[in-house]
Amino acid sequence: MWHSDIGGGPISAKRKLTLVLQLSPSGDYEGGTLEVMPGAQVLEASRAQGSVTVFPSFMLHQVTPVRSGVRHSLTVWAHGPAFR
Ligand SMILES: O=C(O)CCC(=O)C(=O)O
Ligand SMILES: [Fe+2]
Repeated sequence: MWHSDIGGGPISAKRKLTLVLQLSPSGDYEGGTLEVMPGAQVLEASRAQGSVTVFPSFMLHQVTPVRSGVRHSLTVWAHGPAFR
């Protein structure tokens, strides 16, 4: 589901950068691709195990449904003053 990582709470509102680390080998699962929408186009993030995708936390993104297998990822949020 498309979403932004900026939340309404006092901590989640301060999210500035989102970092997603692909923990699983891409062959372990079908579907489960991270997609980011920086503008009119949709970009597919690398599925390679160990790759890191970084984008502004306000940017819309989603993970397509995992159709089979198991996908693990690690999300890290860096906080800071909002972009302006
Ligand atoms: O697992 C991913 O690739 C992204 C997860 C995500 O969007 C999030 O944790 O907010
Ligand atoms: Fe997210």
